[in-house]
Amino acid sequence: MHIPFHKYQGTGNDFIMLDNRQGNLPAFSAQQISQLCHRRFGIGADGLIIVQPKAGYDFEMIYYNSDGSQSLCGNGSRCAVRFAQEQGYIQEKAHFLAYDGPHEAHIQGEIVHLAMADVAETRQLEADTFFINTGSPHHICFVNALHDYEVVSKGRAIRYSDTYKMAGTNVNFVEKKAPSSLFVRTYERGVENETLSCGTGVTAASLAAAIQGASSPVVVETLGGKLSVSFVRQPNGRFTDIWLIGPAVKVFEGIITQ
Ligand SMILES: N[C@H](CCC[C@H](N)C(=O)O)C(=O)O
Repeated sequence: MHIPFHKYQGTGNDFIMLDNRQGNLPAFSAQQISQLCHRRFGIGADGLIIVQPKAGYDFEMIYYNSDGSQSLCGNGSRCAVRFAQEQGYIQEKAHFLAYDGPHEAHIQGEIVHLAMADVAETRQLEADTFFINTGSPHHICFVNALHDYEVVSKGRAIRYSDTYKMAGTNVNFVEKKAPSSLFVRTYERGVENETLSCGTGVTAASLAAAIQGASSPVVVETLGGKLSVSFVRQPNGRFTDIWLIGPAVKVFEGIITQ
């Protein structure tokens, strides 16, 4: 095997990027994806992304979590837009297809603005607990003292609870720093660990904060860096014009040889 790859990170959520313009990439098994994403025996990443041509779009991105499962990845989408620009698929604007459908995006330097799909349904499970799907499913808990919180053990317990164990969910723990400023840590389905940031999770947390009174844009601190989420909350409660905004950076290039 001799496959060129690029490594990108978006606020510390990191991805192996492959360009399938020639249509000659092999179909990777879950085991191969897991191996490539392994932090010791592989390249090391939270996920793997294939960018390829798609009629009617600038490109299509196929996202795999490190366990080989698929979903929408907000940070991965932002990185795919930067990668597509570098590969010559786009200039500053993108119209691409992802797991949950079409997305628009535009690039300003290292910052990528990603349009997320509207969110029509939000579920408040308890006073400080929500479930919101922003292209991938998110359970959101508002907590205090998040820096010392047992994110992995508590996140794993929720993700494998009877409520979610079939399809799974991502679990976001959120601390309010100010009315429209959050600190978010995320246990990610499909990585089955805490990641340094989760784009769809940060988006879901910001919408949950909006239900509790936050206004757009919400600034979100993650362990891997800062993101912001802007949105319009319609009178009927639907969230539209949702944008996930933050850096996406190439870290290195390499060749997969096994
Ligand atoms: N683990 C998520 C997909 C990646 C989400 C995250 N990396 C993001 O930036 O949105 C899931 O299986 O639903």
